[in-house]
Amino acid sequence: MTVPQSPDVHQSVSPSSIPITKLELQPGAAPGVDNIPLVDLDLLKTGNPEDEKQFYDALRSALFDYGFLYIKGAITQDDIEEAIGAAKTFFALPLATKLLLDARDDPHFRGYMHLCGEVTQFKSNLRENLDFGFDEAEVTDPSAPLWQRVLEGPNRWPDPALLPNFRAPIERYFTTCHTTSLLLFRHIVRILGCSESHIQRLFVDNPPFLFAKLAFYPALSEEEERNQPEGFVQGIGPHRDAGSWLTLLVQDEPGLQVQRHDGTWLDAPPVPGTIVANIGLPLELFTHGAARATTHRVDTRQIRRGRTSLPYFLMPNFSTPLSQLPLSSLLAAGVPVDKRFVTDADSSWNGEELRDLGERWMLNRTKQYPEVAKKYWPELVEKYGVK
Ligand SMILES: O=C(O)CCC(=O)C(=O)O
Ligand SMILES: [Fe+2]
Repeated sequence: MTVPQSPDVHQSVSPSSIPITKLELQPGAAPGVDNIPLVDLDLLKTGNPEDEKQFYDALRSALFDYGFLYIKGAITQDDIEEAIGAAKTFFALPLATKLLLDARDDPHFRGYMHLCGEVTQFKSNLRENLDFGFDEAEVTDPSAPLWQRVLEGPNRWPDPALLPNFRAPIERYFTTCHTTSLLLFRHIVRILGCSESHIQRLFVDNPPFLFAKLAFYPALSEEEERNQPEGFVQGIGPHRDAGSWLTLLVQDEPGLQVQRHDGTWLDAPPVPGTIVANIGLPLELFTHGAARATTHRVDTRQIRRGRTSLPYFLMPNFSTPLSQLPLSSLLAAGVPVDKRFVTDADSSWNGEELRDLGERWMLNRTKQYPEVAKKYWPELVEKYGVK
């Protein structure tokens, strides 16, 4: 475990004077699972100031204490099941059919990544992925920013003759996530005491960068389970989301775990009719460490039948110039900017990264899909020293 270097606001405080914060339910926060706050969008529709207060208390606690939340009022359980059901039909296809969309044949890190083809913290993840961005033309102009040439491109959709009820529900789900994440961000900006123009600049003036995926985590066989009676089996290893400001997902089985700030792990199982959301590193940096990019992982030992999750990552356009919010305005808004915590994820960000998030995302993708990077972007593999 390591205590990450925190942004410059912490430098005047000696590490020993900073307590490790425990996850505890804050007064006023609505109870979610095991105290992870539940943020209920319907509370904003009643016109009752008490309800509005409850909404903002829960969101504050989610931002500053947990880095995780459940969102209610954004999607129905029927729509969750429809999207997860569609994803399951893809993962149930024969391997040879899935490999028609092989991400290893796609220079832009899109398409199907086979089981264990993705790496987190130098170890393979026991999951399969189908990765998407906005459907875009490939950028071949050598004068375009490298991130654009590396990351933009067309999506890879399964043949509609094979899966006629796939693309529509998946696109509908991603649209719900996009709308919900922007809505949530609007409320976060209010809590941070900064103006609505931030939303405009971050997510409207330039089209946001989209990253989304369908993920499938197989269960262990009985024999594998006998060999792994305890410990952690890496569905996805401990990490903090590197590119996204907010990550939203729905899931159909337990397995997701959230690292408490004392280093222990808390389960974040599915709750019907809710989306799970978490804060990513750019938002943490943007807020001088106040909003927490909490470490999380998936433990395959909790999975019984095969777990599907549909993560959606909200990112601003990488050409938007960014810097941290003024510390004075955060302090004036009562934002707590003086915390440290324990993480099993490797993270050595210091705030400078906000200036070039495209670079960070290329680094992340190179580490996650080394097979793709080695084939198409050897210069990145060399630059980042990826094995
Ligand atoms: O599948 C999950 O629940 C977690 C996925 C995740 O953390 C990620 O893809 O960044
Ligand atoms: Fe994640």
